[in-house]
Amino acid sequence: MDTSPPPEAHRIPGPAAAYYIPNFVSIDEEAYLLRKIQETPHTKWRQLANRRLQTWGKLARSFKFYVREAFRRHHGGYGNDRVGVTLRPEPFGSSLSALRFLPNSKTQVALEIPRLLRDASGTGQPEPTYSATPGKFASPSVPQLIYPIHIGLVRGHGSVQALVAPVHIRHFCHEHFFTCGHLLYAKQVQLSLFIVEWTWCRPDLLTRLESTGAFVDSPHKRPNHIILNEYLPGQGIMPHEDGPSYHPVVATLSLGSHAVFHYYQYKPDAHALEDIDATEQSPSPTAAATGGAGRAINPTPVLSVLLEPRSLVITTSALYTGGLHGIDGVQTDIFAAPSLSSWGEEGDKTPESNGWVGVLIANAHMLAGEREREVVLRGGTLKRGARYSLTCRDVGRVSGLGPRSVLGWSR
Ligand SMILES: O=C(O)CCC(=O)C(=O)O
Ligand SMILES: [Fe+2]
Repeated sequence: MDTSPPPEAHRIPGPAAAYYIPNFVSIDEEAYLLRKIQETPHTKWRQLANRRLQTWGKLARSFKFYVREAFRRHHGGYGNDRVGVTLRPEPFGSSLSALRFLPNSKTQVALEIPRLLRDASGTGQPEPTYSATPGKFASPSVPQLIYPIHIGLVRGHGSVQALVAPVHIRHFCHEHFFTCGHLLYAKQVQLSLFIVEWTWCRPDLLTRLESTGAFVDSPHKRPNHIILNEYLPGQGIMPHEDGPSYHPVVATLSLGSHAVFHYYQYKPDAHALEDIDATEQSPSPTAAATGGAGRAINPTPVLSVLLEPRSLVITTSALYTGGLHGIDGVQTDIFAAPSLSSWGEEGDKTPESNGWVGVLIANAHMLAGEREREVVLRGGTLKRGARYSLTCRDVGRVSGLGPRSVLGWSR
């Protein structure tokens, strides 16, 4: 895809590179995404003290789980084999064709799977050699989107262990496959990518995110990891860092309601206690996990942006790696008048020194909503509703694992 860095028109005036794109998804698309989120089974959510979340992508564990899910759904149970699922070929073959994430009946891989499974069923037939031909998987008739099936097969003890994972078609070419005894696997472990299908179906958010250019320097050129957070009115997320394992670009899509997103810096005195208690955190994004524990945080944000519903904010570089971010847990956001942004002008840039008390919204002039603009520029309040955010990242290294890790062997 021909991408260049996000256009300057979207750049938020401030101390470091951040971009704001209002109406990144349409009202209809937002309604669709919210409906899909509401339909998510309760068990997929992880409840934290002040919000709940789901994580999609990256983890090999995810697709192992998915196989189990698929099998359980269709056959009422699954084996307890810690390697993954030990399945009989036939039932698994039939459950595969019923999997919701098959893109459509035209995909050749979907047609191919039962045959592979049948051949591998251990019925005394000659050992099959598995290979993939270039045309088979890189068919020009298949859209260059995410191609969601990969099958790895291991034969042993008269059964087939199989795993299914969504992969990106660009990594799904014949040169990434090779045979190794009884084992077929992909050299590229991008196949551990596991992002629920509705983020790349309608709308195709991943391709749209790629086309912003924000991920042009990231390892996979597009996000492969998404955290879905739900915040009810009054809920927020304490200032935190997201951790070192991500490429330092984060794109956050807001749905359902607005939020005021603050970026913070540590105080220069690195040994003082934290001013802000950052204990309520999700497992991955914690100050403690990233070496930030014990450092004092300057409670005055270096940058605050209003995230309208349907908007995308892209955070890069120093804002991301050197600082923290958070959202206050309030029912209503209060904007003092006037809250004109002074970023980008010469002179003192702190709100206090301008005799102004309140939140300085750096993207005031970029807001699309009339009401939001009015309130931010003239003062007023915005009541929070339920907000859903998709925090999209490219996690650097998901490749380089051997077949044992591909198949979830972790003895
Ligand atoms: O909900 C948001 O916009 C922020 C979420 C976040 O910072 C995180 O999940 O690490
Ligand atoms: Fe975060």
